[in-house]
Amino acid sequence: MTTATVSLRDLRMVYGTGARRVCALDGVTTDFPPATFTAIMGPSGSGKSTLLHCAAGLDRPTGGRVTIAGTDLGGLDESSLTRLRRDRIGFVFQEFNLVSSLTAAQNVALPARLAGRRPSAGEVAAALAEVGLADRAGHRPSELSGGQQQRVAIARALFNRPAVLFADEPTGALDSRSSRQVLELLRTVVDEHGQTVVMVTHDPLAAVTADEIVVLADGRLVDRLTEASAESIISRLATLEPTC
Ligand SMILES: Nc1ncnc2c1ncn2[C@@H]1O[C@H](COP(=O)(O)OP(=O)(O)OP(=O)(O)O)[C@@H](O)[C@H]1O
Repeated sequence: MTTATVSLRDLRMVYGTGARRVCALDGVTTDFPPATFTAIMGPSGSGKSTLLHCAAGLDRPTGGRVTIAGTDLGGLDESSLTRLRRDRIGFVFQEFNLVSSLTAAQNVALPARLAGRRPSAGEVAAALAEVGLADRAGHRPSELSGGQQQRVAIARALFNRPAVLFADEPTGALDSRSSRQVLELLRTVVDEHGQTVVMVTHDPLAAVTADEIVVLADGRLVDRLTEASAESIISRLATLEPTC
């Protein structure tokens, strides 16, 4: 049996108390195996971002267990969790989150430098070449298109060769051409480098790039779709939207 890169068991997340209590995750159990690409979909408020943040160790769930590459995150203190996030997990956000005063190369090298490593110029150049931006190393984010900024963010997230890359709406701020490039890049990460990608998206055209689509509704996992067409995804999601 292959150990899942990410394993979620009965994951629960409750925010607030009393009248303000929200159950964002209500017992989600699933595995993300090595070298797979999973899309997380579901209506607004269904718990997609909460799931991603808990799975990536950015938030602590109120119940259940998250295991990454065999390590139970619940058993880690803050500094061990920070180290695991740095070494084993990459995260990409909708809004890129690059440091505006740094060049593309400096942004890519930043997490490694913060971890006390001094990556060589050659290593950084190779990381940028992998995302098709070898000629943009000296450019600052404001001098790059949205799609290029997201590819720099992906190069940065992959720089430490994490076991898993989590992406929260990575194409949400991009036009269709840039979206396609980013999705192709994520596919390459899985198919050629054997890493695991978990991506939250609202876009059925983005979701069809994944091997499997996990559908959430009201904090629960309600469906898994494989080889689904964009049309069938839209139909499935329509059944979950509030009708009032
Ligand atoms: N920090 C928080 N405090 C209180 N409630 C929260 C918090 N974060 C999320 N929630 C609630 O938890 C539920 C799930 O939110 P989450 O952001 O995970 O949903 P989502 O599926 O990612 O939504 P969207 O597609 O709109 O981004 C929502 O009802 C939301 O209001």
